[in-house]
Amino acid sequence: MPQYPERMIQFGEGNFMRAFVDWQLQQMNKQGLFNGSAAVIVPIGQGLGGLMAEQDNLYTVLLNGIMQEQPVNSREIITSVSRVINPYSDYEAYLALAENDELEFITSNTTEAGIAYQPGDRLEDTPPSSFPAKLTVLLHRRFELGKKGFVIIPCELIDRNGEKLQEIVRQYAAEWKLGDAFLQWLDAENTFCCSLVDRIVPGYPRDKAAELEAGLGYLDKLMVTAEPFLFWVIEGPAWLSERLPLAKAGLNVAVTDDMTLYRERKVHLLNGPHTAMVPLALMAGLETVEDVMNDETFYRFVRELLDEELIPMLDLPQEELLSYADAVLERFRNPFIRHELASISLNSISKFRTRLLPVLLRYQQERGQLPPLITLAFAALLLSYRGDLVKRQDSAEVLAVFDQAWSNPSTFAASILKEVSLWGQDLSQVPGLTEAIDARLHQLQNSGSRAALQQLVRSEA
Ligand SMILES: NC(=O)c1ccc[n+]([C@@H]2O[C@H](COP(=O)([O-])OP(=O)(O)OC[C@H]3O[C@@H](n4cnc5c(N)ncnc54)[C@H](O)[C@@H]3O)[C@@H](O)[C@H]2O)c1
Ligand SMILES: O=P(O)(O)OC[C@@H](O)[C@@H](O)[C@H](O)[C@H](O)CO
Repeated sequence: MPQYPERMIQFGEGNFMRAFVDWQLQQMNKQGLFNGSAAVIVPIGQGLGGLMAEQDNLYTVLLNGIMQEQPVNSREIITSVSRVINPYSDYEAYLALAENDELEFITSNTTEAGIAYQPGDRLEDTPPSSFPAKLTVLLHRRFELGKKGFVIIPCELIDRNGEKLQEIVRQYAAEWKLGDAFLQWLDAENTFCCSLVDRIVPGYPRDKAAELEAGLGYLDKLMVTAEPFLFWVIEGPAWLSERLPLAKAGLNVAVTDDMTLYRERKVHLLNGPHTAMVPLALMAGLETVEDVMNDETFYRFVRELLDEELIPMLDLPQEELLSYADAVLERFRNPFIRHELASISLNSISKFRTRLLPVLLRYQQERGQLPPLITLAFAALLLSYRGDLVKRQDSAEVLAVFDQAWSNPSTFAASILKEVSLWGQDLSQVPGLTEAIDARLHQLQNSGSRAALQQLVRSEA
């Protein structure tokens, strides 16, 4: 297997990073355009470091789907991860990365929860708990050694991820009194880029693992399935395309000076329908995104949600949005990957807040009425957080707020909509929302989600 010098530090060893960033490094390496590997950091104590080491840091990416009307069914052993470092068990190896002049890039995906300030983290901790605090320690060591900085490209699906990360690093620098010279070096020598990632990565193919391993001829506990499509928008300087020649390698990567519109398009038109379909479909006994697409009523729901409620609320050329939506539906229909609705349901409250709530509010303000499909999906989400119809997966704090509100079903809608901690504002102030949610909750409980949808969506004929 080829070996490459370490040129990237990557926080996060999860499915997404292995099938997205490391897969792309491999494509550049194969074409002789990068000649580099990633040293991967396990961001929290537990992780896949042990498994990766057992497999010599090799694993298979299986791409399945249709690209440019051609079926893709590829298997590739990824050789672009040099090693996985667990800073909890080998802090010295982690800090020593600061000494390596060949390291130029830092990437991360630590989930939406990872780019967060953690009070109590200290410079002396080995390591501090949060990802930004770990990064601050590493950057400070690099500064002390008088070395050049990094290009830092977080991939977390939060708005303005690069700026947020830089802000928290600065916050730790101030709190830990790392001095003005470090702050100047941080801003002048490092480039924090915001980025938006897009590739559906269902992960380990649990249902087909044995069959696949028989075909591959080896065991692989870290196989990861993904769709062939990918898109990475990086908001950064034009020279980045030369130093990280992803587009040159034929990858669908754009370096731009403003990624706002790309982000809005993806978050509202791809992640939005995902989050809207999950509670309704799980309540109807469906299991995967493909099940939703193959079910006439649910398909109509997704199509009309896109055409009538999401697309009209975006300030982008409508034709372009329609063709983007068509491509999204094609990707959802991918018969070769099994994308579990339950996996999308994780932390659905914060997802609803980012992906659908802004559209609901805008629709209400512009049209003086509520968008019927988003409102129904919202009611289904709130009902699913009662915990008896669908398995809930969210933080203990969020679940406690729901348990309290559901303890009195007759006031549930009003009390949950008032929860500023969940929605960032008091939603009981939105005209008609409490009554609409109340009515939909009754309908969903009395007739089920399928009947509720059938009443709202048009039939194919
Ligand atoms: N899977 C997809 O289709 C897909 C597509 C685009 C973006 N994403 C994003 O990637 C993220 C990870 O997805 P995945 O499929 O790789 O999941 P995963 O469970 O395989 O990996 C999660 C990673 O995040 C780290 N992590 C978890 N909680 C953390 C915390 N509080 N602080 C720091 N690190 C933490 C874990 O150590 C692990 O490295 C998701 O949150 C999602 O926003 C996923
Ligand atoms: O990854 P999550 O859990 O934040 O969200 C679930 C899906 O909406 C998401 O993974 C999409 O498939 C992905 O964002 C496509 O690029």
